[in-house]
Amino acid sequence: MPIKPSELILNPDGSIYHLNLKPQDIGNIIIFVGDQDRVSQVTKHFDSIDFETQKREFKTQTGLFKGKRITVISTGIGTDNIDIVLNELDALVNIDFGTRTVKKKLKTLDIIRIGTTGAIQNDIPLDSFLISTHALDLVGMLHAYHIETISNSSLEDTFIAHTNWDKNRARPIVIEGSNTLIDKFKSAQTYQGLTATASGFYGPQGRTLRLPISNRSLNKNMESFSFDNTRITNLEMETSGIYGLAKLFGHRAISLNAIIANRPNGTFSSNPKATVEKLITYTLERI
Ligand SMILES: O=P(O)(O)O[C@H]1O[C@H](CO)[C@@H](O)[C@H]1O
Ligand SMILES: O=c1cc[nH]c(=O)[nH]1
Repeated sequence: MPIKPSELILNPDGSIYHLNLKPQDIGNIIIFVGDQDRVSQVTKHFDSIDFETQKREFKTQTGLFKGKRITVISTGIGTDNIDIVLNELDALVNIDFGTRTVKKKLKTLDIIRIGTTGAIQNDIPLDSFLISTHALDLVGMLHAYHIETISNSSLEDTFIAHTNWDKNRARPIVIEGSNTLIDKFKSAQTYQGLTATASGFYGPQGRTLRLPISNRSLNKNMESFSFDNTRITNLEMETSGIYGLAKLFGHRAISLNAIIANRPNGTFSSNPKATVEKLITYTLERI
């Protein structure tokens, strides 16, 4: 049965609804950045750029870097955007837009996030790099899908008990990144750990400007949590969506993060852009 026009939405030029992309516009290696200005910060290192487009916060450039065709896409902020980007990217490679049916031979993409994040451990310094071995979803978007095969219930149950997790909030989900990609990108320069993905930047990450938050001990309890020698290292807003949907679709994903805030120390990088620039170079050198 063809997928209905209300579900697989194509623009008049045949591109997919939000990303404005056609199947030929993307490579097999996809770099995600949050900020649309970060797209050209990555592609300025490319040997050539053969395609670019933008719709809303989703800016895309595709080009050649050392003989590899790589696509860089800005995802904007949050896992709700990741739901759009991952579903549309997968459709671009695994659904035939002519017949509106799923292809027999499925393609696997390599998805690499280059993002910014706040450390929740006081020994992880500002301007360092961190690879997420796992993501801890505190958002809930992934509950729309069948997550049973990708979640880690014993780790999740231990986290729920340790943090006295509010039953009115979505059940946390822990998802692994791609070990192949983690082995490729890790080095003595990178910290590793469990990345908590929050549903917002302020209250959901324990920040208080004027509004009091409902659980003031959550960050402290996350800081002291450990399971099988794995600790929660940092907070950001996309990695769990990427790890969860990539695993469900059969793609490989890794999240590399520049530490621009240290929450227990109360500090923020004096030059986040320079740190992101270094992380971009680090990533491209290993791609
Ligand atoms: O710098 P990016 O990749 O956007 O990542 C982080 O920065 C944003 C918040 O300032 C959130 O998207 C968070 O995940
Ligand atoms: O503290 C931080 C820093 C960057 N991005 C986040 O989501 N949180």
